[in-house]
Amino acid sequence: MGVKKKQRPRQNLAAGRPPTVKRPKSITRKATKSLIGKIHVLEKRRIQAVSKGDVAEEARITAEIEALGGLKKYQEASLQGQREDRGGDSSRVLLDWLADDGVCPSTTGKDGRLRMLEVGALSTDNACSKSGLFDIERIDLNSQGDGILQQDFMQRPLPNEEAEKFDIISLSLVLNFVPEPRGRGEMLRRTLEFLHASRSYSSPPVDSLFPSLFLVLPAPCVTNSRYLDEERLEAIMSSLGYAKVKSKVTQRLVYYLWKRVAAPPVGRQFAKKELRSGGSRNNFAIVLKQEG
Ligand SMILES: C[S@@+](CC[C@H](N)C(=O)[O-])C[C@H]1O[C@@H](n2cnc3c(N)ncnc32)[C@H](O)[C@@H]1O
Repeated sequence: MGVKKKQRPRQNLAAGRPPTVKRPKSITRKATKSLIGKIHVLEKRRIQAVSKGDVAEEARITAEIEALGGLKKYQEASLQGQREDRGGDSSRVLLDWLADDGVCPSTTGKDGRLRMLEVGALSTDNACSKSGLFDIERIDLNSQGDGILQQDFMQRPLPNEEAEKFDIISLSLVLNFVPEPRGRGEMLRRTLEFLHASRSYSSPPVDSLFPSLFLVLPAPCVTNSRYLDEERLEAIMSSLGYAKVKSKVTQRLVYYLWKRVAAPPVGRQFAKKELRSGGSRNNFAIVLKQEG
């Protein structure tokens, strides 16, 4: 009769790691979402306090935001969201669209690299940065390092000449950061100041997609808002002279590529108007007022 070996209790792999090897600190998906949500709500209340001239309330809310870690913590949470296991970097969707239509570094030919303005840039090594298709200027309210200029898009000096304009602007998860509906409309309108109006490109696939705006929003901003749906967003964009050339909806995000096609007709306005009712809907809205 063989001698039975005494079975050791099973241990998981982590238990076998040397004690000095620590997993990198990571915020859970739930905590990330909750932190981003809390900061959005507080930012909105802060802007309301500013518009009412309520200095004490503004200071109280600013302190509350700071206690949560402020913009820096918000950006860390957003970077976590860009991890492969959390849905990945949104600019990969843009690159997939371009590849599908035959736009790659070898096809841009005489047009050379396309100029991109990335607003709300958290890193210099996202898919767009590595693609070889773009010369990128990156800006953010709070720069995370070299290669990202600390600048508010709404205060960015206007281009003096055509050469300073861009072929594409990326607004990925930035518009939803703007706390007020009117501010969002102003941000969309302002993109026109920085994009080429009517550049023609030698490569047909490039010509059919550029100049353009890459816009990414949390899906519920469009799929479950009381004040915004796909049709309304298209109407707003079309009033600015944009046509939808690509779109994709996932459970988490909506992605769009809007090509600049025409000079905007003058004077179209979009107020905050209820389009869908229901207690479970959110209040995301975009308001477009007359210029000036
Ligand atoms: C949720 S992060 C998105 C980052 C990244 N684009 C992405 O898709 O994951 C939003 C970023 O937009 C920046 N941002 C918001 N409004 C801005 C503005 N007016 N000008 C420049 N950056 C802005 C914020 O500072 C923040 O870093």
